[in-house]
This record gives sequence, structure tokens and C-alpha cells, in this order.
Amino acid sequence: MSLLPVADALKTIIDAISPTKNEVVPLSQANGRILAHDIAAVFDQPPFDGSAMDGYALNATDGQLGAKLEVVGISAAGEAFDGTLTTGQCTRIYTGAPMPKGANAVIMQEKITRDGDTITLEDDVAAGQNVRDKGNDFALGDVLVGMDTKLSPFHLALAAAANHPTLQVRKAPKMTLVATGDELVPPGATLQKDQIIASNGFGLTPLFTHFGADVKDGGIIKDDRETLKNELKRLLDEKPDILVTTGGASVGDRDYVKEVLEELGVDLSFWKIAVRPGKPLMFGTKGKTTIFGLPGNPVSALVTGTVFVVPAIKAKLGQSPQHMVVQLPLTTDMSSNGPRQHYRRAKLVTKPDATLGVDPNMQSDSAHLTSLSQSDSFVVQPPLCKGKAEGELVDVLIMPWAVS
Ligand SMILES: Nc1nc2c(c(=O)[nH]1)N[C@H]1C(S)=C(S)[C@@H](COP(=O)(O)OP(=O)(O)OC[C@H]3O[C@@H](n4cnc5c(N)ncnc54)[C@H](O)[C@@H]3O)O[C@H]1N2
Ligand code: MOO
Repeated sequence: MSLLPVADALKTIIDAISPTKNEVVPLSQANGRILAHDIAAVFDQPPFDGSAMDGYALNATDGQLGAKLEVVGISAAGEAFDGTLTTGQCTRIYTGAPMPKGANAVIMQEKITRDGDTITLEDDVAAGQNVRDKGNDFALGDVLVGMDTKLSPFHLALAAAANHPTLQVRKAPKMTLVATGDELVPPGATLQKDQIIASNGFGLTPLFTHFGADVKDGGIIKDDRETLKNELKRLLDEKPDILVTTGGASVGDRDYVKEVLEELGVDLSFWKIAVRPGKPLMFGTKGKTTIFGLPGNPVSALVTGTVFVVPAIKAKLGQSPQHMVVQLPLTTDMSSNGPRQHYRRAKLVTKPDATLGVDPNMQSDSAHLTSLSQSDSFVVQPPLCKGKAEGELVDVLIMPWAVS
């Protein structure tokens, strides 16, 4: 049976996804969320022409080096000067304070000398100098942050300045993650002969959470057909947006996940992808729930989680499902590839000339977690690609933590 190409599998997944609904959250909970509407300015910022410096407000027609001006008042933030300046007059003014009427420039206090209520300018002053015009930052009606933006601390500071105490964001997709396998025990257990620590969830949960999912731990299910069926039925009945299983995906006599999902009414779209690692990935739907059966091998689970499940989460959030892929030069030779698209563990490298390169790890055992832990990216090597030499450009899928 020929294996499904990665691009076809991704298209099938994305076509099956519909975005989550919206919810309103306070700004304090909006970081990293996906904005579900445009944020518009409901007033001008600053709301008045104001000073950008501590100094003296004057009219630039009086602003010649050596000119002497009379200080007739003070304009402070929150306490504007009410009068109107006439020729030869100025006011004391502080940063952020409104410009007095009749003034159109501010000279910094370091550039005058003061004697009683008289200042002497030690520099020429041009109209507009050190003045922030009304609406200079944003003006009524401006779109400040566009719908579908992933909100950063910088966006939130702007939303707060624009007096939006709450925002509508996409609801986090509800996910359930469950491990299958008789040999699995949680970390901290005293390991018996033949037991393995269930480690996959400890990588997958923060991976999915990072991309905006709300992940529930569905525990570990034994490789017993009836138990598996009962437990998966119970979890499907909770109608999560996405259900992810790991393990039991292959062709062994105890790999029941596929047939049990089908018995439970899951419409399986595919099983077995031309991807390395991760070949026995399965994908299907039941009602509003999207189901991924990931292979149990730890690197296979984390690679398929990255390559196939993360785009589904992004699509649920109304985001482009694309991975962050850039072209970078290899810092070492890379061997040829077989018929499956290979996501080679790799590490970004800053070269001596301060440009970036990528160092592929030649370890391809899908149970070898140490090599994965030393990686922050994957070289995406297409099927049947010949080997590549140091310096040649390759596609690199960058994990978010590689750049922070
Ligand atoms: N005859 C064939 N055998 C296999 C094939 C094949 O095509 N023909 N495919 C291989 C490939 S490729 C993969 S990948 C694996 C996937 O197998 P399963 O999904 O059935 O995984 P398991 O057998 O359940 O487990 C494999 C391995 O991973 C460990 N594991 C499982 N769950 C976890 C977990 N939550 N945390 C940590 N480790 C876990 C498990 O103990 C096994 O060691 O099949 C090949 N076989
Ligand atoms: O696809 Mo498996 O993950 O190659 O070992």
C-alpha cells in the first residue's frame, strides 16, 4: 500500500477543521490569545498637542538663541495652563502636559538659563520642536490591532492605552491526550521489569498548550481491547475538539487503537503517512471531534504532534496552519533520504560570520529522545532526496523555543 504524502495528509486535516467560537477575556488573560475582531481607536492619542520634554513652552517666532522670555505659568500633566501665550511669553511645561494656547514648541530645560521669572534661550527653537501632535500615536477610527493577530505584550499595552479593558479572543480548543500501553507507568513510579515511563504526554501537552490548546490529561489506558474501547468511548462522549491517542497505532497484535476507533464510529480518513518518523499516524473525525492516533515511539509522537496536530490547533484558532519554515545552509553534510519525508532532528547554529546555519543530527531512531532534546528545529528532507553537502540550502522547520 502506498503511503499518503505529507502535503495530502495536511490538506485532509485542515479541510476537516472548523474554527472555535469566541469568548471575552480581560486584558490580563489575553497574552498569546488570538484576537477575534479588529481593535479600533475610540479617541485620539495623545488627546491633545503635548510636550515630549520637561522644559518651557513657547512660540517659535520667539525662539532665537539669546532671546529672553517671561515665564507666565506652568503646564503639568493633568493640569493644563489655561491662558494664551503672547509675544515674549513662555510657560514651564512637563513631559506629557498639554501645550498652552499660543505655544508651538518646547525647549528642553537643559538649553536655557533661568533668572527669577525670565529665561534666556541657549539655542534656536523650531516650530513643532519637542511637541507630540494630537493623534500622533493613533487617531479615532484607526485599526490598532487586526483580527486574527496572536496577541503579544506589545499589542496588550496598546489595547490598554486605547481603553479596551476586555477583548474578544478565540476559545482555546479543548483537547484530550491519552496514552495507551500495558508497559506504561507515570514518572516517579518504581519501575518493574518490562515497564516504561509514559513520557510522551510531558512533551505533547506543553507543545499543544504553547499553540493555544486547553489540554486535559486522559491518563494511560491498558492494551486490553474492551478497556480501550470503554475508555475511548467515555473520552469521545465528552466531545473534546481534538482527541489525541499515542501508541498502539501500528500493526502488532495488541495495536487495537485503529479498530476500536472505527467500532466507536470514528470516520478514519487516513492511516499511514509517508513521514519519518511517524508512519502509522491515523486521523479521523466523529461529530465535532477531530481524532489523531499518534505512534507510541517518543520521537514519532512528538514529530507527528508538531507536523500534523499543531496545524490543526492553529486552524481551530482561525490561524494559518503553516509551520515556520525557512531556508538555511547546512553546517555539515547530510545523507540521502528514502521514500518518506524526513523530519531530521537539527539545531540552529550561529556561524562565525554571525549568520544562521543548521546542523542536522544523524540519529534517526524514533525512540531516541536524547537527540530530540538536543534539537530546536527539523530539516525537512523531501522523499528520495539525494544527500546534500555542507553549505547547501535546506528547508528548516523552526520550533518556537529555538528563537527565545
Ligand atoms: N511490522 C511492523 N512493525 C512496525 C511498523 C510496521 O510498519 N510494521 N511500524 C513501526 C513504526 S514506523 C512505528 S512509529 C511504531 C509505532 O508503533 P505503535 O504506535 O503501535 O507504538 P507502541 O507499540 O505502542 O509503542 C512503541 C514504543 O513506544 C513506547 N511508548 C508508547 N507510548 C509511550 C508513551 N506514552 N511514552 C513513552 N513511550 C511510549 C512503547 O513502550 C514502545 O517502546 O511501530 C513500528 N512497528
Ligand atoms: O514511523 Mo516510525 O516513527 O519510523 O518509527
